[in-house]
Amino acid sequence: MTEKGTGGVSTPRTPLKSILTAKAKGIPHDVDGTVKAQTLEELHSLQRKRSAPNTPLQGTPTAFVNLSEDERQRLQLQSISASLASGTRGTGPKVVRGDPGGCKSRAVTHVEHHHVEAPVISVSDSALKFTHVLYNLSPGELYEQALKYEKGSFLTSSGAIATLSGAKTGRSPRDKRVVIDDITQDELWWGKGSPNIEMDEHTFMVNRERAVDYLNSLEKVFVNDQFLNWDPKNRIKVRIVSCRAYHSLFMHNMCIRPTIEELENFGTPDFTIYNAGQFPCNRYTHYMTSSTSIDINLTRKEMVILGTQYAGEMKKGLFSLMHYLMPKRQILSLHSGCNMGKDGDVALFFGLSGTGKTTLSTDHNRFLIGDDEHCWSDDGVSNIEGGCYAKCIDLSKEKEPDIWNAIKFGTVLENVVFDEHTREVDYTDKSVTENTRAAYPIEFIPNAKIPCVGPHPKNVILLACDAFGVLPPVSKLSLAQTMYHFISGYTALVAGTVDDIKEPTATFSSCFGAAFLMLHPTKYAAMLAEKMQKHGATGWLVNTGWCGGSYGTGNRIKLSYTRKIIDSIHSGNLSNATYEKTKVFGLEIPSEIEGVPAEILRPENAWANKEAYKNTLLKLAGLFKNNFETFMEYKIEEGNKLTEEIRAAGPIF
Ligand SMILES: Nc1ncnc2c1ncn2[C@@H]1O[C@H](COP(=O)(O)OP(=O)(O)OP(=O)(O)O)[C@@H](O)[C@H]1O
Ligand SMILES: O=C([O-])CC(=O)C(=O)O
Ligand SMILES: [Ca+2]
Ligand SMILES: [Mn+2]
Repeated sequence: MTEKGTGGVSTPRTPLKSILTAKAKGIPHDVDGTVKAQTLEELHSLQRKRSAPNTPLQGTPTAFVNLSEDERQRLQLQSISASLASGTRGTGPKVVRGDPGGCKSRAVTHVEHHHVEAPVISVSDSALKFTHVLYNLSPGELYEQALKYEKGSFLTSSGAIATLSGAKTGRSPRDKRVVIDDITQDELWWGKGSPNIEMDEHTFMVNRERAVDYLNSLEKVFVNDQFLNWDPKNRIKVRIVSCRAYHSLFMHNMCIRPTIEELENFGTPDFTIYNAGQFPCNRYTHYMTSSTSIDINLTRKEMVILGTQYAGEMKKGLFSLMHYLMPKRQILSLHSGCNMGKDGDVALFFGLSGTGKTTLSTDHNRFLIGDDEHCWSDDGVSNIEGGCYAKCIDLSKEKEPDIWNAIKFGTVLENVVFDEHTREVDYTDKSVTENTRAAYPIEFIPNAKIPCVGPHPKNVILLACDAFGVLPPVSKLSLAQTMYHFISGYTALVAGTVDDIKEPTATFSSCFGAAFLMLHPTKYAAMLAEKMQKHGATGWLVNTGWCGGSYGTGNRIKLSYTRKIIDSIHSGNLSNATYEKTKVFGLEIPSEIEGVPAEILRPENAWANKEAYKNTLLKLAGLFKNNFETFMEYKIEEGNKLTEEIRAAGPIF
């Protein structure tokens, strides 16, 4: 008998011989060098080494040392069952570890949760089944789950896994609801301009029950226990319960990954997400205006997702949570990228979606602290996340080499198109969406700064992608101007990230992230002003959008020019340049920057039609003015001096 060897050459079949050296550890051999396994099944079981225990504890960390592995498993399952407890029945499902279709599950345990003494009226079928829990799986295990069970999951040529997020390929801010109760009523920002659309506690529970029942009806759910915030003093423990390996891997990459020891001592999470995104909300439910609902309950410390599988909802839901928790501790939460030079100079990059936070903070010559969400405390800056979420549309190896190289085994590629045979991704293809994305752990960027913390920022760079093409590529800001532009949060919304937006249009979003704010924007602005003043940070406005004309006529500023501009900010050269003040916006423009054509620095020089330039400039100034009206009645600080200065720092015409 023969079998096919490589290259199609038939080779004689030989007995299963060990090719391992005697030094190979942990694999049992017998004396003559063949593996000990008696059956192929046993051999395959040897292939996978049993991992060190990784079970979270409910109780005190001191107790676990004396626990047996079985006891740990029991406590872990109890904690997960409690998370999944139904609100009406008061009990959690029967949970068991492992894949129902995979290897034999260990320790079949029936766990009941006893915190509510609800009378058992009847037993439904769901009470008779087990829910299998896939707990903190590794990327390899999650790949297998996705490839085996999730339609639309494929290996690409770089090793990244491609997946589809379903009908939604961006966030759905209109479907976000926040529970209003005695506490949040007074604390949060509600009403005009606020992203927080209210929902009552009862309706939240209706949606929570819908999500929990859906999750419990499944054969298996994924549970991730992870952290937010690299500042050890202000670390938040989060649990994410989801139904797709895609969601579990996405959060594995995006949140901070616990070590085995940290996981053993995890205890009770500070916040839990129930992601039942495959299942719609019930439109007969009060407050529902579509089949999608993203509900945050700060008092219960829970978030429910129904009717959208876009993973960014989880990331940004947690960011909203941090925008609530951190300011309570006098820590400023920021929608910004952050990096650090070799001399320890830190820069923040604020900007709305698509303005360049990820692209510009990922800089081969600097240490990456994070690309999207940070905290600024009295100790300095810290990244909230453990990963990056880069836009992939038109990604090129030459222009963004570090992001390109981060797209490898472990990375989740959302909604990209690839060649069905070669599995090469075509980053120019927008067939599924413009908002194609890659989610990867921050260590995939070679010069990431781990732990992701740094000293107080030296430069605060406000990014705007100006579709009108009238803002200068760079200008130096006074503190009042920085605050004015921070509160305004101007950009041209780039297609795709938020549903239904197809072309760039001017938009204002305070603090460059109004969609994620929990408190009034002036609260964050006041903290930023105080911190910038205290630590002597300089503000800059960088237009990463159009020049030489508006969208349609002009062109987007070359990324290589923007990088030169940013380099000159970091090096300190730009602080020493000579400046000229522009009309209307009163922005200080440098006369020259090494490597950047001088004519693009002054927008009016770059426009062929001067009349059109002037009209467009006034039009944009008018939009700024209108937008700022809303903030006129708010004070930024006690005494009001800065408030007055900020008002005066806007366009004058
Ligand atoms: N001059 C430029 N400066 C910065 N980015 C540019 C420029 N020209 C083109 N781009 C492109 O614009 C996009 C900027 O997206 P990026 O991922 O950095 O946005 P972001 O601010 O991180 O948004 P989000 O908060 O949604 O993650 C990238 O696709 C980048 O290639
Ligand atoms: O949330 C998303 O989908 C992407 C993102 O970072 C943002 O919009 O700021
Ligand atoms: Ca980003
Ligand atoms: Mn973002």
